Amino acid sequence: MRKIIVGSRRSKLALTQTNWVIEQLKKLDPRYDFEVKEIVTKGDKILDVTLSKVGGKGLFVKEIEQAMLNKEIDMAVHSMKDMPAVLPEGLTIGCVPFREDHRDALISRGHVKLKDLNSGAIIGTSSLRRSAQILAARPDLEIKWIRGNVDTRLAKLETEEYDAIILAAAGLSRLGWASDVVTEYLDTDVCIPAVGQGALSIECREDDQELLALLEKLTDKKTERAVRAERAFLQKMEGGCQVPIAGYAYVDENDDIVLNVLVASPEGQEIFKEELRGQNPEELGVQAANLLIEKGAKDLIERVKRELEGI
Ligand SMILES: NCc1[nH]cc(CCC(=O)O)c1CC(=O)O
Repeated sequence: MRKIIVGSRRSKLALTQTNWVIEQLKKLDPRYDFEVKEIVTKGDKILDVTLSKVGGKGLFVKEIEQAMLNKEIDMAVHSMKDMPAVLPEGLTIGCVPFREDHRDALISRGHVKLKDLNSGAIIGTSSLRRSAQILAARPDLEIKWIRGNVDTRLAKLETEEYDAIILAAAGLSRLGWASDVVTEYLDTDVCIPAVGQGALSIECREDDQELLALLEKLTDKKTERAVRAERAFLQKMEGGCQVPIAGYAYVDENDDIVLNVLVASPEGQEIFKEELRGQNPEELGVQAANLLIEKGAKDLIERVKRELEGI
């Protein structure tokens, strides 16, 4: 019987996700044994700056990927939205399970909804994507950066001067906290989620055929197609974390992929937004990016980059 070593970040959410995947895999094929190996990533250590300033999403997965390439671990469960658009040589996404809630959620003091928050209310988020879209809907609100794991952020809403915070509904659901804390789920007309939000990505070595065959059984085909379209869009846009970028796709009843994408200026005054449908995920993602680029999104990205570099 093979023992599969699963690398995981140490956060409550990461361990919950990892253990959930292990339980599902055990049910699908009881022949395997699993061991969780905790890994502290750079993203977990740097808690005092905006992620986009220190190198972005790769920070949560790099050390884990290195351990996989070194064969210290065999697989890892990531939040799909923490995965860079391009994977290192030798690794692959072996499985995309059924997606949890894709939406962002508002958690406010006194359960006040977005439209009812007082002018000047302070919203905690460290995501440019969330802040741009919230400011587009409510330019009279204030954004204050907040960092830390889901549990840390919820605690800060109690102890610091935030009136509300925004978190991914999926993380809260997985932790079993959503029904207790969520004030309002934000639909895509208000806030398009991050590419991959709510989905998991199980990464493994490309040549591990045995593990790939096991992971295949936990794959949700519709989620996988949707996420492939979102990630093709992300890769083509190449905006990195510096510019607010959002993308969410689902497969409809006709088996078409419906992809919603957005690129915005950091303060939310300029918004490029499109909805496209198609059959081929990669083509649809690239088509969505090209459409936004045509409409002027690339100029916006270049301008934001220059401003950040101080040119
Ligand atoms: N940025 C951190 C992060 N990465 C994944 C999730 C959980 C939700 C998901 O799986 O998309 C979160 C927390 C959050 O954004 O609230």
